Amino acid sequence: MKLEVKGLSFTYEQRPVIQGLHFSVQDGEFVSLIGPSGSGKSTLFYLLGGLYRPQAGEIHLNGRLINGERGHLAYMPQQPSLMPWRTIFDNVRLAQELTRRTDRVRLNQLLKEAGLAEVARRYPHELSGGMQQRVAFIRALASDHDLLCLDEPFGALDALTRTRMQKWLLSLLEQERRTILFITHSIEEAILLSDRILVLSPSPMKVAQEVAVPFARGQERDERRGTKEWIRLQRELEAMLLPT
Ligand SMILES: Nc1ncnc2c1ncn2[C@@H]1O[C@H](COP(=O)(O)OP(=O)(O)OP(=O)(O)O)[C@@H](O)[C@H]1O
Repeated sequence: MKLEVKGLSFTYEQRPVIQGLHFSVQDGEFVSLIGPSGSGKSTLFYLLGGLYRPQAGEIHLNGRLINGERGHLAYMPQQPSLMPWRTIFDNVRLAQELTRRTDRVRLNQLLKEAGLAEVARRYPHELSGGMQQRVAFIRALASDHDLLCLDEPFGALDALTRTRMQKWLLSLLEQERRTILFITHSIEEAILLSDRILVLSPSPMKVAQEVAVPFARGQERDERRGTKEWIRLQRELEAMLLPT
């Protein structure tokens, strides 16, 4: 599933938020987006998901122009956006409902691995914010789309749960091929998970720098944390994010 964004621009009522944005994501690649708060990352996901139409530029998925079209990718918004009248299981099932019969075995397995098996029959308001976020994450994973756009999926989690979810995501990606575009405010998380990191400029947003992560992908990458190479990369990325 190859994504190509060419010369994308978007303006909210006179205010340019994205201007001439250019990047691509290869099939099976994990690309993280880091950038200042309010630079336009979530807006980019609205554009990719077809919720908004860009004023200029093109979004191609496997060579096909998809500007303003919905239904081509799985999207996890920053806010969990669960349906309050559906149980946790039925919320997670949503992703599969549109395309095929529900694969109950897989959904139950995902819920179990995310530590949510016990709350599968509960309703969203009965869960903590972090649990709701994990439900939204699983809902995106459960979809049949190859391309997942995840907007700070682990942002509301406590440190321990966050580490557990990162490891789980890495192990999951060893078993199944997915193409991932991932927004995070954590440089450490971006290094741990990504093949490539795109550093974005403040609004109007464009790609300011692009960094390939020089460590082998997988769970072993965690062991590189704290090495000279890791710290050097972390500092480089921090410097790139400093206002000029
Ligand atoms: N519906 C809207 N109308 C007008 N301006 C908007 C609208 N939605 C967002 N904005 C503005 O556009 C800019 C980009 O917002 P966006 O949420 O895309 O940024 P972000 O990079 O995802 O931020 P964060 O990292 O804080 O989540 C912000 O300045 C925001 O105030």
